[in-house]
Amino acid sequence: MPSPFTPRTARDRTIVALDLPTPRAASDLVDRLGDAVSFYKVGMQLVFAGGLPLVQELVGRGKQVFLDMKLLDIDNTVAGGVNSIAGLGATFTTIHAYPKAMRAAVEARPAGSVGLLAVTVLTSMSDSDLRDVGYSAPAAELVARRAEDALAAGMDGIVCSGEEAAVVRKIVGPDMMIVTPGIRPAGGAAGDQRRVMTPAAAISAGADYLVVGRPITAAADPVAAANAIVAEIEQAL
Ligand SMILES: O=c1ccn([C@@H]2O[C@H](COP(=O)(O)O)[C@@H](O)[C@H]2O)c(=O)[nH]1
Repeated sequence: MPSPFTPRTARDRTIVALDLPTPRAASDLVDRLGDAVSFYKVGMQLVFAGGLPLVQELVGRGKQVFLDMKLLDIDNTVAGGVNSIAGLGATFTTIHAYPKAMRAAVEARPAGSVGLLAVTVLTSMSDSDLRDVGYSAPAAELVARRAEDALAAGMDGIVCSGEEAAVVRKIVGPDMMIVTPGIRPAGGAAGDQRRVMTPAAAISAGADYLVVGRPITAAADPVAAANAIVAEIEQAL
């Protein structure tokens, strides 16, 4: 069955990460972006600064919200977290791709509520960063294994870099969503990201959604930056 989370337009595929210090700063940026963007990611910086009510506010304004909580805990706690998140109206939330945590999340999630995405390997991690924390496999191999686990657990989608999107697509088939951070327009500064791709390349590799933070939020003209990314996605489709 096709996923209820399938995006309809290039604009719907662009998720702007609201990694900003205050709810007011986030709200101002949403106002400024207007109809250029319809999907926002709210993560730890904003939530810990009192931004959780913004989730329902944005949903009330007709926006979609990805509440990026990257849950990982004992099964009972993950289940409780997912149950609480389910009432907020977000389209997606994230669970680290550990089989027990993912199974607990899938079991706890009320039918028809929030979509569950598996965070495979953070896009800020290189192969050498992984070796530092005891993994000898390259990132691509670990992402593939975790994508298989996410499929088996019944998750709705995978968070991975553009570099792994094509392989992940082969593993999970057409109906699981692939959500790709580490997006940088050609020539853009990678910053702390290690596995990066341009919007066009990530879409061509099979990503359904692109998560874009600083290339839009730190741009001199965020509306122009967002429009350029949406246009690049449109061309790649
Ligand atoms: O593997 C991951 C998972 C999540 N993220 C999040 O995406 C944005 C990216 O922001 P940029 O400013 O475009 O780098 C950010 O909120 C991360 O928490 C990720 O980058 N990688």
